Amino acid sequence: MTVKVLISDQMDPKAAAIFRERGIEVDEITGQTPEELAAIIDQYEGLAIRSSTKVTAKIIDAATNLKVVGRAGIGVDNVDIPAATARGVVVMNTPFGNSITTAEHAIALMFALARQLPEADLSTQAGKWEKNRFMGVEVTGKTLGLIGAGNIGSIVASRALGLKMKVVAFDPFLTPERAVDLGIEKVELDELLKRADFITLHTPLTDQTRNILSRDNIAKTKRGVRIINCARGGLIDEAALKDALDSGQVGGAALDVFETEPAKASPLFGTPNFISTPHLGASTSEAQVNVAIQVAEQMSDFLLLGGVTNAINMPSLSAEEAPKLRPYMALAESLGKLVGQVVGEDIKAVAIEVEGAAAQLNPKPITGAVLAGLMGTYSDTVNMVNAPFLAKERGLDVREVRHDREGAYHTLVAVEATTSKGTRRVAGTLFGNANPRLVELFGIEIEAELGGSMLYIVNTDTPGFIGKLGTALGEAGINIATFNLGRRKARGDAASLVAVDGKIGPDVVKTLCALEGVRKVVPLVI
Ligand SMILES: NC(=O)c1ccc[n+]([C@@H]2O[C@H](COP(=O)([O-])OP(=O)(O)OC[C@H]3O[C@@H](n4cnc5c(N)ncnc54)[C@H](O)[C@@H]3O)[C@@H](O)[C@H]2O)c1
Ligand SMILES: O=C(O)[C@H](O)COP(=O)(O)O
Repeated sequence: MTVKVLISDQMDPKAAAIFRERGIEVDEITGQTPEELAAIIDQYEGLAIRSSTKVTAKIIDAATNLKVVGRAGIGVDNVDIPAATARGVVVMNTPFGNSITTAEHAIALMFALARQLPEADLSTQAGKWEKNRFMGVEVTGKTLGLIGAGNIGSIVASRALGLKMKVVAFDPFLTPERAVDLGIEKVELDELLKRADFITLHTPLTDQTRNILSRDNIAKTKRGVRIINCARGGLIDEAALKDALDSGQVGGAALDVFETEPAKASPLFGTPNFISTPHLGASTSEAQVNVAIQVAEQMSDFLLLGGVTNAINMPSLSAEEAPKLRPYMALAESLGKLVGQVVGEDIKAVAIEVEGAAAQLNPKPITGAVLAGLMGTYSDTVNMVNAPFLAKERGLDVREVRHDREGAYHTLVAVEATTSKGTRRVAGTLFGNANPRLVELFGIEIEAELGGSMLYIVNTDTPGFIGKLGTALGEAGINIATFNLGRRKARGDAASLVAVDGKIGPDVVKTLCALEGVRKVVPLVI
């Protein structure tokens, strides 16, 4: 039977050519409304997109034959990943194909701001020849503040250093060693805001990065700073940016991305020293050829051979290993997420230990799954394939330890993270060789399922604590799904892992922190 793929966004013709060469039928239909797409999507096994098509839960629901969504580009925030995962649809991207191009766009916008190129062009073509109106600034010797020093940020840094700029970077996951390798200075955000003449953003949009250039943070910048955003809308408070441009606090701003796209209207439009482009960061022929070829090859491999590359929601696996390793990888990824979210940014080394039956398996997918869970705390573009590379690039010391002995459990996967303060360890097993269970939580024995919205609470073991906790959650309208408790000794340290329905907001965390004996509350999404 013929396999069918739909290309629903503008894509280099090489993508369709590759699908056809490999015997896959292709339709190219761009610019559809969600309703139009929903009406035809059930015909296709593959959907190839860029950022315009919104692959919502509704589209996934209608896509009864869909096996893979391929994103010819980096960001997958236009795909409902949980909905795709729940339906068993693999989502893959091309994490490096357009990085250079996007970094070059950021540099282009920096120069456009420094020399007011768009306004000077308009004025000149209007016959005004306003030679004295457009006084620019040199970039040589100026300080560039990078917010996010991943793939694109580090390419921007290398170009800026070539322009003889000084580069300072705020990125919680940038190690001092990596910063030295890049030739840049790692700083805290406030320091960057104080020192930068130009600020450029290169982070994904996450709960931590949303509004990272908030009104308060914009107020902390050097007067006259110039700001560039080629990452994601939502990283900057656009209303605050407009006010700061009007007051002169910000001397210029160039946005390629907007909170709402397509951005057909914005209070920023028409503001002097404001430049915009319509999400063109990845739009060069070179990048588009790269991502089109890569996405078509990856999707064809998956649809025809079952090979998985650059999947966001599935580990890379060969067909033979897959059934045995799948539950281990679910366990390993959950342990990685737990460590990443509880231990946080200061992790220098991670050891992945396998014991008993787990020691007989290929350790790479297990390590990959731990790292994907861990690194996923900091970036939304991490997957099984790129997580080990990202970890290495950031200088994270990753160790695999294999114990052939069988301990208290017939099979065990443990993750030990080393920070500047010491080591923290979690471990889990499989019940019935299939169902992941947490059995050790930072030195405390426990037995818990991991998944969904959870709360990690550390407190001093006192009578009546569980009742107070339940009441506080109940009063906040939070329904408890499961409750697991462990303690070191009576009246000593205790830890709870509570699975709840719905998301935990900062107000609930504050209320729980105020309960007697509570020392730590971390909301988790596992
Ligand atoms: N404008 C465009 O057309 C275009 C093109 C390509 C990529 N992008 C976007 O650019 C962004 C960066 O892409 P990338 O490939 O460099 O991603 P990446 O994952 O390689 O790098 C992201 C970096 O952000 C850092 N980070 C995470 N949380 C942070 C925080 N709270 N504060 C500071 N830094 C934080 C991470 O540690 C990581 O180093 C993505 O959002 C991507 O979708 C836009
Ligand atoms: O994340 C990306 O790769 C960019 O935002 C590019 O988006 P585009 O493919 O729609 O240009």
